[in-house]
Amino acid sequence: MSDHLNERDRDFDVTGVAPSGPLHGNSPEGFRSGFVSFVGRPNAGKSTLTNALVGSKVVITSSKPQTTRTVVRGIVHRDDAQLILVDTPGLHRPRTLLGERLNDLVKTTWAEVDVVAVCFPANEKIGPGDTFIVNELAKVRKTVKIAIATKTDLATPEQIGEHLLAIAELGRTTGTEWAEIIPVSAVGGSQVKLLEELLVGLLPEGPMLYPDGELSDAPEEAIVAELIREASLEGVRDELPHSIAVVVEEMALKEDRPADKPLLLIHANLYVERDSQKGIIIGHKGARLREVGMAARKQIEAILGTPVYLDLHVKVAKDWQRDPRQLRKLGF
Ligand SMILES: Nc1nc2c(ncn2[C@@H]2O[C@H](COP(=O)(O)OP(=O)(O)OP(=O)(O)O)[C@@H](O)[C@H]2O)c(=O)[nH]1
Repeated sequence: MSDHLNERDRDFDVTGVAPSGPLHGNSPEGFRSGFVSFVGRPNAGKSTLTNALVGSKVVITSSKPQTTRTVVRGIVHRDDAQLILVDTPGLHRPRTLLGERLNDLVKTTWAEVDVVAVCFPANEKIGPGDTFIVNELAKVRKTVKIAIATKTDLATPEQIGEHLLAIAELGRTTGTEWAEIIPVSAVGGSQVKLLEELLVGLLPEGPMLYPDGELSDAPEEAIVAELIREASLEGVRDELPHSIAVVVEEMALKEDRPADKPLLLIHANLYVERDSQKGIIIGHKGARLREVGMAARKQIEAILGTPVYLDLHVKVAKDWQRDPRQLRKLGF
């Protein structure tokens, strides 16, 4: 028996999901990879800068790559490096114990990334909000910190000069060692490339952590299956950590489509072990499965660069984890 839902809503913008854990190990000698987080007060220009860096190279954005606390916003793929831009939770002035705990969490997350880049908009004076963030960041000793003067197109050269001095001074008063202080305009495109070079230079040597745009090493079906699995586990990871397997039954371009309007048809089965798990995956009147389908589709589209029609079926394969025959069938 199978339930299935065709997911038709195509009205949203594209992002993608990061497969969990390293996927691609064959990286050239001297390859660098690591995580960079942009922080700063609201409106500092973090998102715009992320987009400017990632540009058309957006391959993956998602939730839960290495830790459950960071969200991948985009990845810059280069021949010599992979720069993974992550969001870390925002820091707040603590008013309660919970607030303090949250801030501790933020600091733990900052300690897990390789570089924290603080954004200070050049058209605004450095204020108490900035000072608070930098003071807290200073306590995270081992993470490399850089300062970015953002939105330089909105400031005069004199203002930018003063701004850079103020950032350096803030570093001194808070005991923060800026590895770099760099002025950038994400909108004007000025110095974005230089920022990329500086960031790559600050990353440790390491393997490629996510598949590159060409998906050269892993069959596309496997990646598609992994993306669907990730989406289906979103929010129910504790209930169904390993009970889901995904098999892509069919993946083909729809025939009779104009060359400039391709559509990739994907039929996939989602296997769970028990009826109760099926209910969790499908949700009330299929609502959850629809969300899973939409999330997975967006991610697949972002990776493969083609509009996708995703058809998902949920099936029960009793105790598939313990049955070698089932396991083989499911590709394990
Ligand atoms: N002129 C100019 N405007 C910019 C630049 N970068 C960002 N902006 C604008 O500043 C505003 C805030 O930018 P965001 O990138 O959303 O800022 P953010 O730090 O991600 O904001 P939050 O999500 O609120 O934390 C937007 O209206 C952007 O268009 C820049 O380099 N030049």
